[in-house]
Amino acid sequence: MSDTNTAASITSDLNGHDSTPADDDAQLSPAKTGAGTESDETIEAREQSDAQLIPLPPLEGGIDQERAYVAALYRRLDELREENQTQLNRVRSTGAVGTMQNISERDAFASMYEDRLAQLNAVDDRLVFGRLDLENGDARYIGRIGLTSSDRQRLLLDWRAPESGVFYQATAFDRQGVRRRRHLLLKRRAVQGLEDEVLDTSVLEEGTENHGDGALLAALKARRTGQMGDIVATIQAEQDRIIRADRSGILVVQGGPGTGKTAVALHRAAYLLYAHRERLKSAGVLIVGPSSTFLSYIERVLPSLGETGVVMSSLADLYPGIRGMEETDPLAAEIKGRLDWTEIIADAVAHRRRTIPEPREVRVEGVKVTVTPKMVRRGIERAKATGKPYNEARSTFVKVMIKEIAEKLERLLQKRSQGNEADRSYLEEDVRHSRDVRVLLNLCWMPRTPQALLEDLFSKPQYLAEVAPQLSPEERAALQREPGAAFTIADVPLLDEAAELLGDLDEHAERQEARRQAAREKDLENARKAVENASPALEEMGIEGFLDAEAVANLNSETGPRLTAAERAGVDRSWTYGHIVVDEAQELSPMQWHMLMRRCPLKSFTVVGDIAQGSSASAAQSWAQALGPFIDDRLRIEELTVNYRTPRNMVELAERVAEANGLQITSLRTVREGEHEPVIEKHNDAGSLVSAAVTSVGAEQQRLGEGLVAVIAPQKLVEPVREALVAQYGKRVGAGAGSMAQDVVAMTADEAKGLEFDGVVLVEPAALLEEARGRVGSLYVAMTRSTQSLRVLHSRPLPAGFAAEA
Ligand SMILES: Nc1ncnc2c1ncn2[C@@H]1O[C@H](COP(=O)(O)OP(=O)(O)OP(=O)(O)O)[C@@H](O)[C@H]1O
Repeated sequence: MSDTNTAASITSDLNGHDSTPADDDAQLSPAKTGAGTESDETIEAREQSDAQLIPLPPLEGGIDQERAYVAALYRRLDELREENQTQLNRVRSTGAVGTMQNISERDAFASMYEDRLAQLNAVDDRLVFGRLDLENGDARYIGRIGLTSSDRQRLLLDWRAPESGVFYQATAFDRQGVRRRRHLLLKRRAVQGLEDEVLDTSVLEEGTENHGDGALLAALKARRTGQMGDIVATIQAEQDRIIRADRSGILVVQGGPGTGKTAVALHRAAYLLYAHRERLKSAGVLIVGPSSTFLSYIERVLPSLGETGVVMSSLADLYPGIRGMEETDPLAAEIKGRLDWTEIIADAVAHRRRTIPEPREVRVEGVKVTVTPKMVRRGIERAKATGKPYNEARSTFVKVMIKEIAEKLERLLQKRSQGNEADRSYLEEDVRHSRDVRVLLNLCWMPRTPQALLEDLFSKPQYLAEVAPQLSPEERAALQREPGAAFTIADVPLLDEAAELLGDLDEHAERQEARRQAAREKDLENARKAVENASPALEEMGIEGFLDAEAVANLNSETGPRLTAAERAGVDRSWTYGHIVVDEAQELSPMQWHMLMRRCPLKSFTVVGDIAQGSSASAAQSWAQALGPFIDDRLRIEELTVNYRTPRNMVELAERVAEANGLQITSLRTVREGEHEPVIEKHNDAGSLVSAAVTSVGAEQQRLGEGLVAVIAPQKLVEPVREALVAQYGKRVGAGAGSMAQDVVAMTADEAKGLEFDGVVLVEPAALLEEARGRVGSLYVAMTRSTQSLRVLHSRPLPAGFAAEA
């Protein structure tokens, strides 16, 4: 073990780069504490320094030595937190005085300290989890962030640093220079155990035991809390390769249930934010999931990895200001998912622009002027030639028309007054204010919002028939609805398409945009100066790279409230992200993909899903089919094949049912055998299933001790089951997006997508299959949600594949 591995005055470096020590570290050196009476502060400082001088435990070191070392890391973490808090207080106390630039600087610093404090707080739980002993005698500790010593030696490696890769990838066959991999099992800050994997057997002779996969198994057996946790300590080699894969292009991660796709996707987002911080911090990362329940299930993973500021959105929420309701008719959902809508909506927009069939008189200040179809056509052509979206081009049309009508009016007046000149600008004003002219212009080119356009399309059969000849009369009928009906999830991409083609409704949009651009330039210039001025101080504190002009400009935007890139992205439909992660991606319709592609023109995507689990009306049959229309050669597909969630006995049953019902699946390896065999209960009376579900929840909770139990039932039984559960369990029954925080939940198979529970009570599989129009994906999803136990209740005959257990 080299001397440089001494934990002397450690400096945190969240970016994983070498950092310059803070001046304060010097005060902690025993050499500087001096003789004489020691104040409390000095004693504390000396204790900290002593702790930091503990050498790295040797290879054969035991748990006590590891504890001492980990304690030293935590003391440093606390110090850094204090330092940041002090700096933050100091910056805040300067108040909003001085020039714009001073205020910019102050705010930029304050926000940087806040970010950093949030990150230091976030990594407190299990800060360090691994140690690698290398063949060359060096040791590396791996943790949630990087920590370096005052002489710039890295003492704790960020798990995302390139050198940490071997922690996840080294095997006995391919040691990659590793002698031993040690897992430090922490509960919050306390080291509770060690798990060693010895890759170099000569070390075994030195008396160390090989504990294999203990850390992984412990993680997998743990009770579910209703919130997904990170897997940073036990990422498996096949997962690690995906997490660290190149950012460019579309990476598809295909994997059966429980193979860690969601976990991998989120860790990949954290990795990309680390490896491409500058670019991704300003452009942002978008994570798209199937529902708000799912998003609240995964929302803690990235913060626990020290990453905040990604935008999470369900497909229902991707159009700002609208929350799409469920699309209850599968036929309507399927039709609205088709790419045909790019054409239909373009035609619908064009259709709102029309000439007049014959000349038409308009009155301007009592004078009649004839407007001809030719004049209107000319106006339309000139406006179209600007290439601007519909609403924005309309202002050109209006300008051209007013000018032409005013010219005609001028000629008329000249004739009447035998040559007397009229002032053209007054005439144009008169034309603009003429009611007849306004009516005519609106008739020819009506300003339109995306919402109004869609509402017209679905409530006026004639309009839809004219612009959507590619749909059959039955298909068009399936789309009919009352004006004012709520928008659905399947409408969201159509609204987005319409918004793109219609553009901004505001006639002054152009001027506003120009003003916004000018203000942005000014903000950027201020920000550049602020960052330049701040650079020496940042360098000294080892936090370069945390701040870039773009980020500061966003914080100091004069044009609106101070929002981070993520916050601004979340409310701006036209925002383009640096990377997009899509979970449960097999369900997306072509129109939903079309909408997402627009949000990342670079096409840098991580797409995770399982074709076999598809259940939506537009679910893809293959990744090539789903993504083919949007890419050239950029599709990379990786496959995950180990189920970490569900024990072997349940996976076998689920796979048998899936295959017996014609679903093509890749058989998965499992990590655990399963302590509880699946139970199948036959009930003679369908009416007794609701009360049987309540009883089963009790039975499962008893069997498991404690934990999260879900009843997954056909749509029409979910509400009765929930009511009966509430009668029995009261507030313990969860509802809505936060439902997973409770310990009893009831939901449909579709709602259960992506989630997991300690125990599952599955009600009437035959009805679940029917509800999904015979597609077995939903049933397969439902049968693979449990980590411990599965109980199936039925009154109707079971679908094929259950038989062996019946
Ligand atoms: N390397 C790992 N270490 C510890 N736990 C893991 C690991 N990989 C996956 N898991 C756990 O396995 C469970 C399933 O993972 P995840 O939900 O990411 O799978 P999935 O492939 O998205 O599943 P599904 O398609 O069924 O929704 C989670 O509890 C996750 O934390």
